[in-house]
Amino acid sequence: MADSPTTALKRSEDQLESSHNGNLENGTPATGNGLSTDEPALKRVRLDEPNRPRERIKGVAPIKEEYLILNPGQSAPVGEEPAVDDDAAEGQAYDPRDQQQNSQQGGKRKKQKGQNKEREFGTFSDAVRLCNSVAWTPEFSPRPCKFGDRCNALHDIRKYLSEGRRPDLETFGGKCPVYETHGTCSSGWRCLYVRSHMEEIEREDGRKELVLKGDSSKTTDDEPGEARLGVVNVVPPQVKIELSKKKTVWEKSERYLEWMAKDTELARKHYHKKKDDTSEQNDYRAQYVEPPFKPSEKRKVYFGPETPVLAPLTTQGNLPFRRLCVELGAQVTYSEMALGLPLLQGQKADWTLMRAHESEITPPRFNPSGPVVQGYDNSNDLKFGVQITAHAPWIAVKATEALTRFLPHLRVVDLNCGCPVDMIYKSGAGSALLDAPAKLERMIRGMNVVSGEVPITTKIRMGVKDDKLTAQKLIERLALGSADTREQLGAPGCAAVTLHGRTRQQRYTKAADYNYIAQCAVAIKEYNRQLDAVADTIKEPDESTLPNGGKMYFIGNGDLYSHVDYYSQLEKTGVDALMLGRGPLIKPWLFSEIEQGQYLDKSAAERLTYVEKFARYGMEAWGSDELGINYTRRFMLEWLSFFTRYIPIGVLEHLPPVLNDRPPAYRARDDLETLLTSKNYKDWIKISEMFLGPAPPNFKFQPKHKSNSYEIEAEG
Ligand SMILES: Cc1cc2nc3c(=O)[nH]c(=O)nc-3n(C[C@H](O)[C@H](O)[C@H](O)COP(=O)(O)O)c2cc1C
Repeated sequence: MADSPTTALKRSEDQLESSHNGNLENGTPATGNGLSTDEPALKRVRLDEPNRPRERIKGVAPIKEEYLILNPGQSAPVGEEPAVDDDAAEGQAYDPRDQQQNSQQGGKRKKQKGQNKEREFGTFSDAVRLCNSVAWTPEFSPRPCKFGDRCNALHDIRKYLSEGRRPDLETFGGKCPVYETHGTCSSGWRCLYVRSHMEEIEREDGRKELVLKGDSSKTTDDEPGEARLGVVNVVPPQVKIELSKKKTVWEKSERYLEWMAKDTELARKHYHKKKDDTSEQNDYRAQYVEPPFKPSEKRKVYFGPETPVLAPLTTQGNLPFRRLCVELGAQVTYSEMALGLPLLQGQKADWTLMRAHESEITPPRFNPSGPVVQGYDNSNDLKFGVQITAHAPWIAVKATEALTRFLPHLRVVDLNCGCPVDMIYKSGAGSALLDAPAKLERMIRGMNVVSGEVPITTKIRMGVKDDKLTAQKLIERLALGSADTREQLGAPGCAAVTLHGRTRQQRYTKAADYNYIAQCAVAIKEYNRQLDAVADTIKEPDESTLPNGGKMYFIGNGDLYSHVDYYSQLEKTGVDALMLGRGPLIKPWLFSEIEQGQYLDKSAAERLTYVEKFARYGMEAWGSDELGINYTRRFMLEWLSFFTRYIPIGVLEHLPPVLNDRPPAYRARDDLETLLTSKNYKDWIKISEMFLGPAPPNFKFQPKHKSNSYEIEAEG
């Protein structure tokens, strides 16, 4: 069993103490390095050698001696960082985008239930609101204002620029990063770099008109502020309005759900029938009715050693971060988890989570070393999938129909069966599905029926409780279906399963269990063999229930933090591919290390270029106006809470680095690197200001990790 960091540290202190005691027993005083000065000179020299590695202590990052900060009289490093609480980070955040929308809509919208109301981020908007009718137009050609005389927003662009907002920012040399890249800026007059893409033109009548530079044909007229360049899966407002008014027609779901309710009842009766009751009345097979329609044939997917997968990461796995990871080598990406119900209610924030960057809809790397499922077409494949969770089959099924109907670019729809967060678990969704295999099977079957050509996948944990590991049994069910109904219904149609090697109970306290993952990989090979046999022997193999022609892919997940971890776990476990979560959050170039098969000792300056990219990508995705820039800042700070956990490999005495190790107090190789190790959120704000300019006075930030919040006052 792995020690908790606190135990490990305690143990390391005990060890050091006993070495002191040893010295004292010999009647010799301890020196700063814990060695006796009375040792023979030769031995002392050898032990004093700067490069002589000290023993590695579990849970403690092995910082080279020259970087350790020792207090006067202190002979050994002491762990200073509190253990990080990754659990807190995994919870669904209270999304400030909602908060912003609420405040912009005069607080009319009700707050979503279950939001974490403890974290607040302040509201960030211009001092005076500019009316949408003039926000993207030349000064003399406004569009008609819907509100006419009743409109209380500003229509005077000059006044807005001088009094309605902060002056232009000076970062990026005062040049709008969005305009510089795309030749147009979708934030229009509200852009905080607008002076770099506006001009004053003298008209024939001598009047001077302010106009925006750029190719306005690249932004749409309907929703110029919504359309972002390079962003796909943007759902038109009309779709969300119809969903919210319950006007959407569920072409497939309703017919299927009706059938499913009857079939479930039938299967239930059959399950509860008396052992010796063989009457036809209670025989599932005799009474079975075919579903109204079968799933369409699915696009084949592929997962391999050359396709490292970026995990779905609530709050952290936003579009700018995923874009950065794709640039650095991630081959498969997932949206943040969305709840099924808000999607069905047309909630804007949840549909926004489904957007992807155009780099995510390019094919993943494909360099297979073994046989590949027949019909896989890499040129037709893409990197981006979405993840949802739901507590009832009807929600999962309808949400899948909605997603696959309204989003043109989806690799898969993944069902989250691992989310440990109380609110989700208690509702019967997330990891609660691990203990509800029959419900889970119904969900997967239904999702598969309505998803068109988009394959369905799942992500699970080893079980809910430590003493009851259920994943292997569940995987059998996902591959083959319940033994009772398998013959009639065929396989549920799950194209891939990802297993995070921990239970819900464990959360992040223990190391991921790769032995268990390996055990499941062996079992999956057997299930795949059985599926193959089904495909071979059945009169007409039913392609629609056998995604990938009968192969269910298996992806392992947990604690991977270097190419060494990656390749050794691939080999040890026999999984098809591996997924990485916190590793890329701490060092996004982990994907490059995997690709190149070597450690990359990134300098602080290089690391800062990734933060700069995040700033650029954030502005492109969310806008370069006050709102967009401060969304970007908020999500940058969330990311910095992980990014600053990185311990440069150059200061480590032993490799590979271990994700869960925490360092004793140390100073990094230069001031910038030391700043990038700060756990103080005020330093993170300073880092954000290097790219996003000064944070507005009412900007607040509260990290999700309690351990990272020292020095935090109640509200920013
Ligand atoms: C901040 C954070 C957010 C997460 N959000 C999700 C999520 O939305 N969906 C999901 O299936 N898992 C989520 N997870 C779990 C990860 O996908 C992954 O399974 C877990 O972190 C273990 O992998 P790792 O050790 O590489 O981090 C989250 C984890 C973290 C740390």
